[in-house]
Amino acid sequence: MQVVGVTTQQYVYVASRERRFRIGEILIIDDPELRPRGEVVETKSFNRFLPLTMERSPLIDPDVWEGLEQVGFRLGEETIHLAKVRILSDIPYPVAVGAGARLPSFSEVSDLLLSCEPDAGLVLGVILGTEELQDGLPEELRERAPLFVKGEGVLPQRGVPFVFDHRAMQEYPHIGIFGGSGSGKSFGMRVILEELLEKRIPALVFDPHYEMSFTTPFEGMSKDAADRYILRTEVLTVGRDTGVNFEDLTGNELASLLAAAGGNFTEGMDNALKTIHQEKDSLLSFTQKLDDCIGLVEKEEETRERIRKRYGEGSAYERKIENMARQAGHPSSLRGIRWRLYRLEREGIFRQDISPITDALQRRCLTVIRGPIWLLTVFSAYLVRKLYRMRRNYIDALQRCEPLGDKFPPFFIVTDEAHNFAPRGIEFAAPARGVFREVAQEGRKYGVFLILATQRPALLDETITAQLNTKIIFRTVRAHDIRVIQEETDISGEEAGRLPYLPSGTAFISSAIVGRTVAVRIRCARTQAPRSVNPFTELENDFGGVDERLWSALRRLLPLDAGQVNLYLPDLEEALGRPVTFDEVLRWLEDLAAAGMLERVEGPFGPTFREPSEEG
Ligand SMILES: Nc1ncnc2c1ncn2[C@@H]1O[C@H](COP(=O)(O)OP(=O)(O)OP(=O)(O)O)[C@@H](O)[C@H]1O
Repeated sequence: MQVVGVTTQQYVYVASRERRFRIGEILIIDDPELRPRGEVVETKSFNRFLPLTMERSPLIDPDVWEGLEQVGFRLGEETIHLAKVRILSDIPYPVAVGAGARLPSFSEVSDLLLSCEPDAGLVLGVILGTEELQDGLPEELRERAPLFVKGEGVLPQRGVPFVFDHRAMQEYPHIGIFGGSGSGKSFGMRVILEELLEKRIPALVFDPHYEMSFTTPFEGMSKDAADRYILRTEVLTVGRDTGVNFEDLTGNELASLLAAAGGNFTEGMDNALKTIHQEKDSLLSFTQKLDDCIGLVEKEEETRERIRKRYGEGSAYERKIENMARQAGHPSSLRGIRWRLYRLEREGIFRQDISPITDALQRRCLTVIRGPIWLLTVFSAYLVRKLYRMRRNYIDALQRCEPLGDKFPPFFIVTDEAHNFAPRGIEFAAPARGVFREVAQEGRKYGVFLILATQRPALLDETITAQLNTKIIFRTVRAHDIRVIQEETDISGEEAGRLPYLPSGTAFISSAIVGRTVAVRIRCARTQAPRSVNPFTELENDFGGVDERLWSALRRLLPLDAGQVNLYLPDLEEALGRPVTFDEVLRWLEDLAAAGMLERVEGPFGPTFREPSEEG
């Protein structure tokens, strides 16, 4: 291997007759004075049949062609492998052309490849281009990151593990995970969460896809990890296991919850809400005031009578409601508040409180919060504000040597679909954006860190994106997203050009902690979502044919007039052991007729379904 062409302090070209280069591998340039290390960022191979007309083509810099000839390569007569190498150290002047280049031993480059020992950090995968260093690896770096290849299964680690020094997040906080659909984002997120589970770092994980559970071992992996994680994970559903304590809400918090419940939350509604809501209101007392205000405007007599029955003639309550109704403005604003409140109430959000979450975080658990995305974005605004305040109060008291309240641990906040929680652009109502921004800007002081994944970095709030000191970038196809990634990271033009073609599970990690962008194959997860069955296999297994019980129950009733289905509902319910509706039965009959299992005969009172006739 030899340096050819014109060299600069930043780049050299290295050519070889025998060796194909790999992107990402590190070479040592044997310039006797400088001996810099460099990383292969681009590779090309030319075979000896290359037509001479191609020789001066724009494929490659003309200086490099001349350089090749000068050091004895015979263009068009032999195979030449060429690598563009980025110099990784500051050198006072360019390296000498003609200098040799060689592969390093692991100890010569370990400082470039490892930011900390595997036990001290998060082992996320294998650094691409380090496969040939495998043999020189010390024992503690082996078998840390098995890889998964579709069709081949779990394979042993090949290369140097990528270890993320999470302790350095105190200085360089927050992680962004970007990548298009199927690029390996969720898989990568799972690997990070498993590492947090190993270290028992408390984390709050919003799980809109209901996929973050860690109790099912990945096929081909030992079940030890899944067994370990059971006691370290708490999975809670908003509205069932956790929710908002209404009495705790400030007027502003309630306003942002209602705003997020849907529709356009107007200024009029905000005013009306703040007129009616009082500190320590319960859901009951608040709804009663709201209904009475609406009643006074729309059905005055009836409402007054109701209030008097409750509180007597000329009560203070009646006067209060009169005042409120006057100040609250148009009743449509009050109605707007009411339907939003009902929507949230129907989801059960006010039925529970956040104590299961605070308890789990105190126990250093990975705390997964499930729910539909709209509800999670509403709930997260309230929850993150609360938890962040608890942590901040604790740390502030500690620093000011004041009496300590409840101890509250540092923690991570993790979510997929982050652009829904904190969208870019103020035209989108986003109750959680404010508090996510606050954590992005100041969380590091209190040990609160974000891990935000999104398919659309271009749609994520730019203040937050700018604070993500580590970005893990999977395959990305949209030009707009690539542009944002380029603006927000130090990935080179060559790397950006490769983004649309990255295989699933391979990512560029651009991190202030590592100091340079590294291509990493994310390791195989130890666990998987419990039901990640291929949907087509599922279709065959679970939806293969007609339900046998249904078929035999229906058969007994043939021929069946569509108009008489109601008569047979009790028989069908008994046979199936569950309630069935008229429409459902009609749909089955139509489906069975379409599948050729029944014959559909049109009659004056609608169709009749019967066994297919012999001749049919
Ligand atoms: N590190 C990896 N090693 C091997 N295979 C991987 C890896 N990451 C992802 N894959 C493969 O790619 C598939 C898609 O990955 P994943 O579900 O993480 O995509 P995604 O980016 O989260 O997509 P979406 O946003 O649509 O959910 C996985 O089911 C797996 O087969």
